[in-house]
Amino acid sequence: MAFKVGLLGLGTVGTGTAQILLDPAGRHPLLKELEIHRVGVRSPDKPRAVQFPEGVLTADLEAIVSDREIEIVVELIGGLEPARSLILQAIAHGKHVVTANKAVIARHGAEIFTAANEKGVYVMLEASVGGGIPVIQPLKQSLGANRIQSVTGIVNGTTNYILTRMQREGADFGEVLADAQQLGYAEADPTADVDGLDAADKIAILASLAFGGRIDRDRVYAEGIRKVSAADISYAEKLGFTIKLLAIAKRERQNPEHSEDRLQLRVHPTLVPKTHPLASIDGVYNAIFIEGDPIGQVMFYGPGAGAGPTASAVVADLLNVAAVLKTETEPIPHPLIGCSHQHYCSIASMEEVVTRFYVRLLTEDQPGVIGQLGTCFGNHGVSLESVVQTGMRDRLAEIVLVTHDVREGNFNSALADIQTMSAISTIPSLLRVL
Ligand SMILES: NC(=O)C1=CN([C@@H]2O[C@H](COP(=O)(O)OP(=O)(O)OC[C@H]3O[C@@H](n4cnc5c(N)ncnc54)[C@H](OP(=O)(O)O)[C@@H]3O)[C@@H](O)[C@H]2O)C=CC1
Ligand SMILES: N[C@@H](CC=O)C(=O)O
Ligand code: NA
Repeated sequence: MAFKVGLLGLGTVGTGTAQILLDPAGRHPLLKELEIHRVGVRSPDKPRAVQFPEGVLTADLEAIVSDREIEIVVELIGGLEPARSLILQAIAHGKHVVTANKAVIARHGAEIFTAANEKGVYVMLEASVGGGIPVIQPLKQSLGANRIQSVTGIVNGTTNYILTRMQREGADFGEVLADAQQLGYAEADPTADVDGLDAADKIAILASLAFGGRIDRDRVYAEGIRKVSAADISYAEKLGFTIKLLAIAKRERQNPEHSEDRLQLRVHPTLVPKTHPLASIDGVYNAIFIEGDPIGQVMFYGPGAGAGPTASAVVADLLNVAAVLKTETEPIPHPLIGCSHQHYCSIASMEEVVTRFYVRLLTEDQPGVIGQLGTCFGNHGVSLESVVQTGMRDRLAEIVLVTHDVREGNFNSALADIQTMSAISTIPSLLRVL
């Protein structure tokens, strides 16, 4: 007996998913038991790369999520609404759900998983983070024996593609973004990619799995790549770093005043030492670097976006659900497949984060400026790792400095004082260093 699947969305990922399901030869045998029953789109008359029998394609998505014959609904339309409502309706009708939609899971995961657990259905989301890279199931299953300390990822293919091309070719930001959209990596509205919001959704999901609690998405700090300049890419290179948009979730060491560990959750462009495994992840590739006890360090690497890779993860989830449907008689959430966290993780403020900083300043070219900078940083407990006057720009001296680890709050106080110094013209760049 085949498991009937309702597909919502036949765009980049939906088309890739349909292509795999319609061509099961040589893949897992269970694939032959998955049948696309109906496909929901916005414009049924649009030309499509895959063809279906008459009546399969429809613009009535509510009819799909309530179709009695459908057991699994695959949500690949993206965005918050109507995706959220359709997922909840599918669950209410007793359907299992597979989704690639990190935005809806990061923001409405609590509501969705509560409904799914009450109804005894699964909501699977492997494609939502790292595209084709298996990382959700490994966090749920293969790494379950570990106490996770940190998850650090390059989880947005579009921005990694843009930064890589800017670095290799000195290419212009806008031109490379247009290519990323053409290639199907960027979201329909690329703001979410470029401003770090997509990566923030993804790290919220990973943190929830890694640290076993719900995450308030609004507490994830997000800073995108719009301000990363060719000058900074070049200086970083000379200092032995590559600039990457990192998404970081880190357990802070237990503070005796707090009963539970707190999490740092942040997304920002970061200078990554070239010796770090994440520094060599280029183009649309993603990687998720996880530190845990007792495993130590492990990195998951692969294509983070695009039709085929993302569909590979969607179909893996479909196989997981089909396997459970074949073997389970009771609708009990499988402890290694379902998600049943109840409490919210405690999240540290950015002021408390301890990190290194890279700063580029334009100053008057006069004696004593570097000394004044050193004194001002020193007054706030900020120790400098390196200070270089790189040359002149617009008749001003350009100074690049890197700090040692410092509490972000202290660094900000030092910077506020520095901005009042008469010799300082502007601070064009301020980036964190891994
Ligand atoms: N693209 C990628 O590389 C990756 C995407 N994802 C996620 O996968 C999901 C799908 O992305 P992607 O395939 O790129 O998106 P696309 O924009 O390519 O496709 C969206 C599909 O959904 C349909 N659709 C959109 N809104 C509605 C609506 N209101 N009613 C009915 N149908 C609708 C569209 O119909 P029509 O065809 O008629 O316009 C289209 O078929 C998103 O959540 C995205 O974040 C995750 C990882 C990678
Ligand atoms: N727009 C996203 C697609 C996958 O989630 C990205 O660029 O990574
Ligand atoms: Na994945």
